[in-house]
Amino acid sequence: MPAVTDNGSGPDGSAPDGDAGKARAVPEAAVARLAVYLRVLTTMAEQGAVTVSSEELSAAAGVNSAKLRKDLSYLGSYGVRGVGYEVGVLTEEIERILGLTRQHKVAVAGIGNLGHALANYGGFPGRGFPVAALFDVDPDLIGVPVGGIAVSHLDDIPAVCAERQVSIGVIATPPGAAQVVCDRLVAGGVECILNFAPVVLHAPEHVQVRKVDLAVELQMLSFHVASRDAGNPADGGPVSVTSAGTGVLSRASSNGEVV
Ligand SMILES: NC(=O)c1ccc[n+]([C@@H]2O[C@H](COP(=O)([O-])OP(=O)(O)OC[C@H]3O[C@@H](n4cnc5c(N)ncnc54)[C@H](O)[C@@H]3O)[C@@H](O)[C@H]2O)c1
Repeated sequence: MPAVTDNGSGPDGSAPDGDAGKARAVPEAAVARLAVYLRVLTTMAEQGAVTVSSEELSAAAGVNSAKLRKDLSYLGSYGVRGVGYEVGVLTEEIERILGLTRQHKVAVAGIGNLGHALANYGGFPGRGFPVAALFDVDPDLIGVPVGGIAVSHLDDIPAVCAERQVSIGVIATPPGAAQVVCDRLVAGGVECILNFAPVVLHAPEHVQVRKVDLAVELQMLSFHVASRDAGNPADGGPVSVTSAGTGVLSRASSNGEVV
């Protein structure tokens, strides 16, 4: 699987150069767009599409077609002139590169407002992320099913996560509780943590931690409204964050196209 670079810039900025099959680093911004293409392709397949042109796919994904072709070149996928891409093949290639050929079981810790919403959201299992465990400390919640899964106690995080082979932990506790929850998730063998609590977490190097902060997204929007009102749009157009709180910046054209 190609490596992912974390700075949004790939090892080369060139057009597809015929090196299909070679391992290439994938910029993180491209990874975020691949996830968008996958969602669009899944919808197209449900509607019976067999092939898709790069123009159709780029329009549906809100990405300019040159950027789309560049992104798909990381897969070694260049399409067929006059035909485009096979929806099924492209879907499989993107799933492979995103590591979605296996399911990633998810645990949510902190079953308050946010945790309830996440646990009840029906869209995760179909995308390869079944919710397998829920945790809280509130005695009124322990044992109560939320979204079909009984809430377990914080103390049971390591045992339950290990037993259910949870690979992703989502932290939706108050900030003061988040580090303890993180430590227990790590003790339970969790490989990735998505942190909604407004606090910096410390985890071993082998554990991927991503922070989601919707307030940062709002501040980004506020910045651009302020820049526009001052008649000083940043460097040719608004900058948008392509995935919540990742810090992956990309430009949006006036029609909202992610470039
Ligand atoms: N990142 C974002 O964009 C964003 C948006 C909304 C909320 N948040 C954050 O998400 C967190 C949850 O917000 P909320 O509105 O759902 O809060 P909430 O108060 O409704 O829920 C918090 C839950 O965590 C539980 N809890 C407390 N200590 C715990 C512990 N040690 N282990 C397990 N569970 C514990 C509580 O019993 C409660 O059920 C907060 O940190 C909040 O700041 C982030």
